[in-house]
Amino acid sequence: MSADEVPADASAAKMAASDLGELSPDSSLAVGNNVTLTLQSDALFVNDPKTKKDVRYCGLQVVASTASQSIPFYDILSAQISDSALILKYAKPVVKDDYTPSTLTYALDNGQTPPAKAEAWVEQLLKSAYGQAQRNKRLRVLINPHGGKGYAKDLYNEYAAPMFEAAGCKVDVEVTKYSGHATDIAEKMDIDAYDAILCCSGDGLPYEVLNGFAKRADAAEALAKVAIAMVPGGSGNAMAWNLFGTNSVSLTALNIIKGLRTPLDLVSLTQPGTRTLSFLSQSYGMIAESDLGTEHLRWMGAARFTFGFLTRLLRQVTYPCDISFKLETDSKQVMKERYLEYKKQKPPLRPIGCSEEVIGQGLPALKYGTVDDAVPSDWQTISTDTLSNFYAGNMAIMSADVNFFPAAAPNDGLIDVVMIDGAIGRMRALSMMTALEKGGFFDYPEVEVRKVHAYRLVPRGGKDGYISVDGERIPWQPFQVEVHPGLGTVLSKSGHLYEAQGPI
Ligand SMILES: Nc1ncnc2c1ncn2[C@@H]1O[C@H](COP(=O)(O)OP(=O)(O)OP(=O)(O)O)[C@@H](O)[C@H]1O
Repeated sequence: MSADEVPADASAAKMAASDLGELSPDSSLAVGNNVTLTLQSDALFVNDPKTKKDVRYCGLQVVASTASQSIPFYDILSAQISDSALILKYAKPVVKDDYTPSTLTYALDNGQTPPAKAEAWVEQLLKSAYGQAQRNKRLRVLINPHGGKGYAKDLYNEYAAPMFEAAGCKVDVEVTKYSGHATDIAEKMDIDAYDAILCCSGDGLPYEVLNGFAKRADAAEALAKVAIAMVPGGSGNAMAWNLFGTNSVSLTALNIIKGLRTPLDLVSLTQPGTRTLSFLSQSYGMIAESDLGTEHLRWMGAARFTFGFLTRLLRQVTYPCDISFKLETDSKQVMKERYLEYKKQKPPLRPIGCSEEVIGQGLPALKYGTVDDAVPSDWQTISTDTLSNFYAGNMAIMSADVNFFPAAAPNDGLIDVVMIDGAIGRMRALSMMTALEKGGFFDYPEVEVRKVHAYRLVPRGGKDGYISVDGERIPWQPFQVEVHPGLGTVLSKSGHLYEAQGPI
């Protein structure tokens, strides 16, 4: 559908009628065919009187327009003047959460509109369209050919690539050739050549990219300079849900184009002889097993996780372990209050490039040592034989509709830990599952929540089992985790919050 065929937007037309008189002359630009483009408070209004026509509707005289339209600034991708023409590109909504780039071209009459005025107007439009977001981002795109049942590449080419092109982004695309390829690419990439690395995949590729950066001598610089973002192309896509609130490829592309450089807490996880970075979660118990122990049920799609979870729930499987914490708080009330405070303050965005002090810096030193050291004396230790779930989260949403850690914030410098005892009974556990989707999970008294700076988990009993880090399996060995506030950089919609309902 072309712009000329866009049906009249009654509310936009009404807004235009009342707003036009109040606007400063500079906010309007007259272009060819008597069209006027006006910068309103949150949208560009295209007024095209030529195509207005009077029609009768149920006996009433009404004005219909086929071209006048209001385009939210957020949807404007680019604007430029070339050969006495103004070319506007914007993301046009197609169906719910799906967008496609569309172009409007207008002649500019130099006599009527001096070129300097037109240039100034374009700059004003772009300022409104981008705000604090970086324009013309340079993007390194990695596509997992197996992601999303093998459709990730097609999804990217059809729904994301045209948006980046319309927004004037510089894009280099590579399809990963083997497991671990994204780690190798991130380890060697030129971090001055790109503003962001996009993973068209599930959560596995961002995890690999992080750990590729972690291997570099200038790890901290790479993590500050190159933002990581996801184009949803896997089955879980938690990163996209948390930072953009969507699983739509085209809307994610728009959110990346308009994305704000946001500092993200990362954690270091040590096991004997290794140190890895994690951005999403660590789990032990029923959730880890339901995710990793059901690979043979992949044919079931997303239902395999629920199936795995329910069968273990019915068998009342428990997971003995010792857990030690460097605790910040275990009060849900305090968490709610702190979340509201955090929400009010908007901390600074990460600068383009990076700040002086991280240049050439490697990973930060571990404050609490590794899993091989003695547990620090000010940590609390719990020994349990009846645990059903241990889940530590850095982001709020773990998969669509599952806001497991509502109090989590991107840069609060803390890890959210949820523990559920297996002694609570099947019915109660089932009702909690429902509350996870419908809300109220956080407030269940049986849901123990802690905010911690660091923790250690030592599995007991059993020769082998599942521990999941960002959805990937790690060896069945004790592990220790500590948070590094704001070590990573991501692109997000809000600049400081996850796209999740807080713990209210
Ligand atoms: N070319 C490849 N061949 C084999 N494995 C790959 C390749 N590219 C990436 N991988 C692996 O695929 C794994 C899963 O990646 P992804 O990020 O898509 O997560 P996912 O959520 O598991 O997605 P999905 O469930 O749709 O596969 C990663 O661990 C990565 O190492």
